Amino acid sequence: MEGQLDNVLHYINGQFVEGVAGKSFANVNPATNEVINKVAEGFEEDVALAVAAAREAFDHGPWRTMSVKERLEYIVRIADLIDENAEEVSELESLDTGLPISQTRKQAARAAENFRFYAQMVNSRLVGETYQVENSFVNYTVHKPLGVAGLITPWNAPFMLSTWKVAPALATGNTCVLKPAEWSPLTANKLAQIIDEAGLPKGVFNVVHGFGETAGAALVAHPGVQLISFTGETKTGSEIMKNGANTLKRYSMELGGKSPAIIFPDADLEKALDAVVWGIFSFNGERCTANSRLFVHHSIMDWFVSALKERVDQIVVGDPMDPDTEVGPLIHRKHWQTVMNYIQTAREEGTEVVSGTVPAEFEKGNYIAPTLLLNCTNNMRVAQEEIFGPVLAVIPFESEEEVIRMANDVIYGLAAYVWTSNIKRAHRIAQAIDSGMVWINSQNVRDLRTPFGGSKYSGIGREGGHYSFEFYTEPQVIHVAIGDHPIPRFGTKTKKS
Ligand SMILES: NC(=O)c1ccc[n+]([C@@H]2O[C@H](COP(=O)([O-])OP(=O)(O)OC[C@H]3O[C@@H](n4cnc5c(N)ncnc54)[C@H](O)[C@@H]3O)[C@@H](O)[C@H]2O)c1
Ligand SMILES: O=C/C=C/C=C(\O)C(=O)O
Repeated sequence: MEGQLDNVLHYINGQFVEGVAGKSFANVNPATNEVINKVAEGFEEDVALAVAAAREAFDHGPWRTMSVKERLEYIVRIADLIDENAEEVSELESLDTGLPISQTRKQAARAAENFRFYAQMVNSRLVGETYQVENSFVNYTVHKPLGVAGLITPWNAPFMLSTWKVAPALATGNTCVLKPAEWSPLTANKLAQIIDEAGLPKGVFNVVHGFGETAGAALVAHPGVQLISFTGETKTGSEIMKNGANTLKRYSMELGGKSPAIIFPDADLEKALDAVVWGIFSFNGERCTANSRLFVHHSIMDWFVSALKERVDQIVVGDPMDPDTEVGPLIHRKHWQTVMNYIQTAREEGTEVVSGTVPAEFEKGNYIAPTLLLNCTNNMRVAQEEIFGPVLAVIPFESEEEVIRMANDVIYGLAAYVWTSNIKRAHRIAQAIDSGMVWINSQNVRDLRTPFGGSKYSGIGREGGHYSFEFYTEPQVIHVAIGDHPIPRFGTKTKKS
């Protein structure tokens, strides 16, 4: 990580630069709450410079006009460089976010794959349509990049999630300005270094660090930005849509979740247990698609709860840099406090709180032991609101009808997980649940060709596969007259006097 812990600068027009105001903010290690380094703090002026650079690169640079082959070679070079730097990326991510290194290693590999995937997709799937209209016309469509993409990303899996946006935005010929989350700037800085090394034309990719209310809001309000791809909290998404209304932006919104896992007695219970434990406690519980509500059929509740208690007790909580660690510290003291408050709320709401342990040596960090909230009801706050920590609300159910009703009785609709060996029931329930994604007899396993995203308050639009192309490109239809079609003749009549 040599050199990576120097102060972090913006990356604008191919240069690493201080902010115009010369201000910076402290970046803190969640495992110790010690300062790692300082980060340039961006404001409207910095965003204006980054957007101007991206605009110039889009309007006059070679990015849009070079051959697709050449552009995609740059994209693949980024993927190769991520792979070459994968260990450093993972270490930076774990240091910055508290995510266990065994998990950030997988995310770094996925990030490289995202660039490769979109390079392939542009070649094979960014296709137009052609319509023959009688013998008079051929109509065809082309997909053009929109211009400057504003990309605003969260801290919970920052590197991988930012590449879900950067890769398709660039591969389709847009230029972009990335505003990473203020609590996790290190890997966005590393991505800028990688893209710099890949030799992309200056201004094609820019990063402005800073806070949401200032740097993020300036990007949203900027008239030179055509689209905002946002991943983060639902209330931030709504604020962004309000603030961007005057400059009529296109939005992709990947927002919060409170996803149910539903376990029937006929399921492979050992597998379901593995999936549920992983689904809530991986990423330290800070996963948008976490199964944070667990619905267990009453007939297997005793077995399931005692198995969960055993697991929670054995989960290895510790140093994110240790490959054996399964749960690390939460991102920030403020977020730690929010999650702690929810655990207190759970007690006040009458649930039984059962927690694992955090070794005493880690008390300076933002650690929270894996926690079960037993005997919840679906109407409790802890079952309705996104906690975004290692906290699982366990709710009993009696019938299929009841569990579908409860699963849907929430503002979110991101993911759901159904566990049963009854194939008809599995599909029936999957289709009855209002969510963007459902997994049957599986944890969250992704294939990038499929649409990722949520319904209800979990989002608008989808990322992944050709869905990303629909967002990052503008279809243009070109009507070509090929025959001798009639044209109405105006102005050829004799006027009545
Ligand atoms: N659906 C998904 O794909 C998905 C994926 C990951 C995370 N999430 C959600 O993200 C949340 C956690 O991330 P977070 O706490 O970083 O979210 P957040 O909404 O606090 O911040 C996300 C980003 O938005 C910026 N921001 C904040 N206010 C802004 C404003 N007014 N204008 C412009 N930008 C602004 C922040 O600086 C940050 O870069 C959770 O709710 C989680 O469910 C969703
Ligand atoms: O927090 C959001 C993370 C979304 C992605 C996944 O859960 C995944 O694809 O593994």
